[in-house]
Parts: sequence; C-alpha cells; structure tokens
Amino acid sequence: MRIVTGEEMASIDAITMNKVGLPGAVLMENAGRGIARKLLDHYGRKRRFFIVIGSGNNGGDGFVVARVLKDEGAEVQVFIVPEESRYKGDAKLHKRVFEQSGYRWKYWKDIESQWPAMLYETDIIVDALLGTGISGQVKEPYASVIASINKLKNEIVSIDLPSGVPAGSAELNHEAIKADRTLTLQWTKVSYYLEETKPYYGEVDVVPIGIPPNTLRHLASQRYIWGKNEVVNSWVMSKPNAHKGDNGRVGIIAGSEAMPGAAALAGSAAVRSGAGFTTIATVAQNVPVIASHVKEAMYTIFSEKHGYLAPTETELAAFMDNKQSIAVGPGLGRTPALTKMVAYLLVHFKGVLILDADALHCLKECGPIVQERTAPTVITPHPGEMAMLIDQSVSYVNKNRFEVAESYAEQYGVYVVLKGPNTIVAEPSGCISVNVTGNAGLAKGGSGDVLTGMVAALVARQRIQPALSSAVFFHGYAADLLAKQRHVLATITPSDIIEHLPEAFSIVDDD
Ligand SMILES: NC(=O)C1=CN([C@@H]2O[C@H](COP(=O)(O)OP(=O)(O)OC[C@H]3O[C@@H](n4cnc5c(N)ncnc54)[C@H](OP(=O)(O)O)[C@@H]3O)[C@@H](O)[C@H]2O)[C@@H](O)CC1
Ligand SMILES: [K+]
Repeated sequence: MRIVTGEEMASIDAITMNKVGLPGAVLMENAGRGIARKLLDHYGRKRRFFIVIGSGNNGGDGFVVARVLKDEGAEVQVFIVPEESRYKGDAKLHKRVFEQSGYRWKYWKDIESQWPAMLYETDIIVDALLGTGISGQVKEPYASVIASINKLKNEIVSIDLPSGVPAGSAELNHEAIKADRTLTLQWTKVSYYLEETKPYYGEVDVVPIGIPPNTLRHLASQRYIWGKNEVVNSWVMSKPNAHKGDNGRVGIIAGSEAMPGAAALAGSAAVRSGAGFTTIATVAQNVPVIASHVKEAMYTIFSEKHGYLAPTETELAAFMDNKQSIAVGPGLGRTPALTKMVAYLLVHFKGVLILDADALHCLKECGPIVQERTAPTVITPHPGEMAMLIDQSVSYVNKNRFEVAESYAEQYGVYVVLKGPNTIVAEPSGCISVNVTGNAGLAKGGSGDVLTGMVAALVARQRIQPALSSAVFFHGYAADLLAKQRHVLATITPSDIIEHLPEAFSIVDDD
C-alpha cells in the first residue's frame, strides 16, 4: 500500500482520467459510493447524517455520499458552504445528479444560527469541506465552519482527510477538523504518519476508488506501508536442515561498566530473533551479569578504559571475522575510543554494520568514510539522534520525517531506521517503508536496544531491506500483542517484548 502527498494523488487521478480514460466523475462516484457503504456498515441506516460540503472535488464526493445514503433510506441533511455558482467540473456534475435524484440541499449560512441546536438531533457529521486541494491557511468561511464543528460532541467522519489538514506535510497553523474517523481515498496520505497531524485523523480506513495499479509507475516517490502481508511475503524460510552457521553470525558490541543491561537486551533480542551465533563483545566485569540473562550467546572481552570499551585493532579484527552483521552502540558511552572503533569497523568490516545509540554520535566525524563504504551500513536513530546528525531541532525532524530520512539515506548511502511512532526505514535508493505496529508501551529506555539486536539478527539471514522493515514490524507487533493481553501500556517492558517475540514471529511460521 502506497503513501502519497496531495500533489501525487492529483497527478495519479489525472493520469487515470487522461491516459487510462476513466472519467473523474466515475472516480468520484466510486469514492462516494465506497464511503457511503462504509458509513452504512459502521453506523447503520437508522443514524442521522449531517453532511457539510465545500466547493472542490472533496465536496463532490460529499454529494455522492449524500445521494447514496438517501437512496438507501438513511436520514441525511446536506449543507453547502460556498455559493452555488462556485461548483465546477465533476463536483458540479454530482451536485446536479444529487438534485435530479430529487434531493435537496441548504446553504450553511442560512442555518448557521440554529445549527448547534440542529446538531443535537444529528448523530454523525460527514466532513466533505476540503480535501487534498487545500492551499495555504484555511480561509473564511471554511475556518469558522471548522471551528464550529470542532466544538460539538457529535461523531465526525472526514472524507479523504480531515478538512484543513495538508496531505503531504505537518504544516498546520490554522484550524482543522478533528475527526473521529477518516475514510481516506485509495491510499493513505503522508500527514497521517506525522506526529503533529496524525491526531486529527482519528481512526483511518482506506476506500479504494478504482485507480488501476499500473498508474503507480508514474509516481517518482516510493513510500510504502510495511504490514503483515509484506512481512510474510518477503520472509525467507530457514532451510529445514539448516545448521547454526546458516542462521547468521551476529556480533553485538555493547555495554559499559555502568550499563550492562543494554548489552543483555540487544544480545537476548538477537538470540530470540533467530541468530545462529550471537557473540557479545563487552567489558570483562559485565560478562557474568549478561551471561546470566543471555545463556545462548558467546562472549568476547575487549580492552577497556575506565569501565568503557577501548578495543585494540587486533581485537576488532578478530571479532569481525566470519560475522554477517555487527551492531555497535547500546550502552557504550560516548568516548574517543568509540569513535576510533566505529571508524575502524566502517573501513574494515565487510558485513552489515548497524550503528545505534552512542555510536551514532561518531557519525558526524566519520561522514566521508561512511560514504565510501561498500558494504551496507544501517543507522537506527530516534528523532533526537537524527536531529543531532543533521544539526536541526527535534521538531524539525518530526515535521519532516520522510524528507529527513530519505535525504540522509541518499546522501550517505546508508539505511536509515528513523524510530518513533510509525518508524520509517529509508533505503539509499530513496525507497521508504513505514511501520504501522507498536504502541506507547515501547517508549521506554531499552526498547531501542531490543530493536538493534533484532535488526542485527534479521539482516544476517534475510535480504537487508525486508529484514529491517520486518524487524521493526515484529518489535511493534510484540508490543501490540502484549497490549492486547494486558491493556496497560505503561507496564510493558523491553524484556517483555523479547519474551513475546516467538509469538510475534509465529506469523511467518518458520519451523
Ligand atoms: N477527479 C478527482 O480529481 C478526484 C478527486 N477526489 C476528491 O477530490 C479532492 C481533491 O479535490 P480538489 O483538488 O478539487 O480539492 P478540494 O480539497 O476539494 O478543495 C479545493 C477547493 O477548496 C478551496 N480551497 C483551497 N484552499 C483553500 C483554503 N486554504 N481555504 C479555504 N478554501 C480553500 C478552493 O475553492 P475556491 O475557494 O476556489 O472556491 C478549491 O477549489 C480529494 O481530496 C478527493 O476527496 C475524488 O473524488 C476522486 C476523484
Ligand atoms: K474532508
């Protein structure tokens, strides 16, 4: 499933109309009919609908919804916001079809003074004011209509997107509809995955409108949702007679005297995610503690300085040998020795190198080496670490997650796993996949260490892009399974996530 901006949606609509030959009025009929069907299925015919309609094609969808609901016997009141003369094209056509079906609309401005009272007698407000065609700040009279609707307690369902919310960005410094549900057309929009705009959408459901998949080849951007189907379809099963070497040799360089837990979590997650051999490199005094938690791993003791790892090149060279992937970062602390270690691994390690947590802070100094590296490099920053890497604020990163991840991946030739709600995986090619699993239970120290271990295990035995996106999926999916069982998100711990990985992985039935 693709994720699009308003401009992209408009260009695919235009290609469908002009090159494929499917008229816009048919797409609008499909859209309105699909939405009406969802409304009837969800709320039933006995509910009272109040549809507010704007002047563009989103309003045109509203006329189709109103007609189909009325045809089905539902109680529907229809109000238009602009002057009647503003309608043109497909919206004008469907306004006429609505009228010629024997149905009537009223002007919003004529009922404005009584409408809060009218709405007490209404169950559901359908918002067909503005869609993907909005530009700039919401103007009057739309701004006042939106503000009035938001004050009510009625259930609000938006068509395509909540009116006022831009489709492709989080630029929102004006009033926008706060929907309970959004029935979005054909594909979800970028702003649904951005922290600032997501809450406006409420629950989201996708309504196909009959755009042929073939038209997608005209889309330059490649943003996808990575869901259960993608995980299952891309998963490479272990051979029935596999031996442990076939399942990947994974190295985890993690932990310092004060932070043994990060190494235990990352190592344990790698083991639970199916790594054939997991070797944890850490400081000597940590080994008994970590080994009591991760019995299946092997241990390498690196030289240290004041309780922090400071391996020699010989130690690093020996550790790299035979490994398909190495993750470095969790619990290491930011030391000059870490920068040297990261630089050495970037140059000499020929497998997949995953840089996380403290190791990310070395990247700014190692930029040119990263660009020269031919083996895959993966970085797993949270928004704060991403902001540090590009010298921007966290809020800038949150508002521009897609662009930030994509441009860093392309510039440095790395795979960026930008964490947060709806974690993004950006490939150096510009392809982006977005995760839809996970919940607030993951917002805890240690949760990132678990993901790092999972990533290290999966990239060692699967193709890199599906491995990254699927690791993120399983991490969130385990949290969702826990949420279903316990309901209290705050009580979910990273160790619980690791324990629930077998259940999460069961969707790929890898036995
Ligand atoms: N055939 C198709 O293409 C299909 C499209 N589809 C549907 O169409 C939607 C996109 O339609 P669209 O492009 O007509 O834009 P849309 O969001 O309805 O509104 C644009 C109008 O709003 C106004 N306006 C703009 N900015 C404003 C502002 N800041 N503040 C206030 N008003 C503002 C401006 O009106 P004006 O002021 O010029 O009267 C402008 O004309 C899409 O989301 C989907 O629902 C589906 O039916 C499938 C087929
Ligand atoms: K809308």
